[in-house]
Amino acid sequence: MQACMPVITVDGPSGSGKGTVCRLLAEKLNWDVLDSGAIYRVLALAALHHQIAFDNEADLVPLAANLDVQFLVDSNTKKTRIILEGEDVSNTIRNEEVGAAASKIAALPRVREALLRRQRAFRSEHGLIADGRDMGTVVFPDAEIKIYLTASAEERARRRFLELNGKGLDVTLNGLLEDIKARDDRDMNRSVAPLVPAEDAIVLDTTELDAGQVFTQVMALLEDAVFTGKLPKGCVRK
Ligand SMILES: Nc1ncnc2c1ncn2[C@@H]1O[C@H](COP(=O)(O)OP(=O)(O)O)[C@@H](O)[C@H]1O
Ligand SMILES: Nc1ccn([C@H]2C[C@H](O)[C@@H](COP(=O)(O)OP(=O)(O)O)O2)c(=O)n1
Repeated sequence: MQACMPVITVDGPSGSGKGTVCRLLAEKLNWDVLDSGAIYRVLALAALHHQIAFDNEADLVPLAANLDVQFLVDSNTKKTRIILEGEDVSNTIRNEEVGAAASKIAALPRVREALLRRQRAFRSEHGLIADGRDMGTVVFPDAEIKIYLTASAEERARRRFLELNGKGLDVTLNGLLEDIKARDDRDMNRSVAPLVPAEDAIVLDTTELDAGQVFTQVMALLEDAVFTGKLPKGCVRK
């Protein structure tokens, strides 16, 4: 019997709720997750460590190709620790400064190319939920299910504000809104793999939905896909 290696892609702008829904799906289905944004963030941090400018494509390409990073999943908690060059960077990569740097580096075509194989290697027979910007358009164009999450920039900034403020970080709503708009602009208007829904993606506007409602809607889409045969029944482990 042919191995079942299904992929669900979840793309969308910052704060649309990709990471949250991917985590919930992974728990429910017991599938693996590719957090592709974390790879770009780790690369940005490595560039900072090695003092390579974010537009220095010639030096960033070999750094990307040889990036010494490990994603260690705790089998009990399912939490992932991200280790860069031996150092745990799971928290450091999450700040807005690294996010902005990741978005700059991600605009370089040869850097994206250098990271393609690493991302595709996450495909597994457990099933993969791939979170990013170009998962459905470039990395896994043959994915069984493609979802594109979006929400207004104001709502996304509000969510980030609650998250970062809750962690005690000194952020303002206006500052985060500006950051989000700048990142949207860069991610949507770059020449290679811009953030755009795949032609066959299901677009879900989450502005008025809470995380539980988004999860319920996505699960309904998956059940529908099993019903119509798009997703082989045996692929969805409960
Ligand atoms: N539908 C939602 N409604 C309100 N808050 C949400 C929703 N989805 C996610 N969040 C919260 O918004 C923040 C950003 O969500 P996250 O999943 O990290 O987005 P992304 O991965 O798209 O950047 C997190 O604090 C998360 O808990
Ligand atoms: N598949 C991807 C994933 C992320 N990127 C870039 C563009 C994003 O602004 C940065 C950071 O991505 P990340 O998904 O971690 O950001 P958010 O959690 O959505 O704020 O990396 C990308 O170009 N392609």
